[in-house]
Amino acid sequence: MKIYDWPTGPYPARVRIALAEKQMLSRIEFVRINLWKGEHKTTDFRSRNYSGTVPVLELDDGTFLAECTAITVYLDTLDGNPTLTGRTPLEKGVIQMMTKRAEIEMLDAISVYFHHATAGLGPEVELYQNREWGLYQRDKALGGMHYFDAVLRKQPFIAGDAFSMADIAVIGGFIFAAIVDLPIPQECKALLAWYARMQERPGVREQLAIIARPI
Ligand SMILES: N[C@@H](CCC(=O)N[C@@H](CS(=O)(=O)O)C(=O)NCC(=O)O)C(=O)O
Repeated sequence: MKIYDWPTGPYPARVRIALAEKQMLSRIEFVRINLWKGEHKTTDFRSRNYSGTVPVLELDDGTFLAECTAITVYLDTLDGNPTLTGRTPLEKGVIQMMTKRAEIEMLDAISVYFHHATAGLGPEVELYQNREWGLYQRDKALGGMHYFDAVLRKQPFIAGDAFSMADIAVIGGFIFAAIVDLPIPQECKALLAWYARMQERPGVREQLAIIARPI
């Protein structure tokens, strides 16, 4: 299997962490797509993912799978032993809900701030920007951080009692927050303590170390 991505990106990190947690990294050939050069917006790349984003998983039969959540569900259930996306109908539902909420309320919001209210990937790539919308989404992300802090005051993980794809999505939010220098509010003590615990997981620690290295 191949994954098209940019190695230090927050969304690619979600899939890379899932692969590390499943001990599947060695099964993947990573193909670098240079976002800063707009390689993800070419017609050729869009033939792999209409949305023009990374990561994209290419199966050995030529099937393309985009969207971090979809890719993670596929990889997690491939071995018949889902450990990240839920075993029971309720677990699956809660993990999907909290993963989507992590995107809406934090990760995607920070991404919009990055692309609309900062230089983003540069003027050759950011062909449309709306600074007001970007700033609005930055404030939304700060609200999301407080929400997840409140969640983690009541339970050890984002979707309940076990580590899941939802935790990985919030880790992606932390990664993007660091990229745009958006600090986690210091009063979000449960969220900050959770992030410290997440970094004790080998798969998470390894991927964060890769992201910290200059490309
Ligand atoms: N909904 C998509 C979002 C993917 C996404 O936005 N990926 C970023 C990569 S990174 O910013 O995390 O490195 C991207 O392609 N951004 C390029 C662009 O938006 O122009 C998913 O879940 O996969």
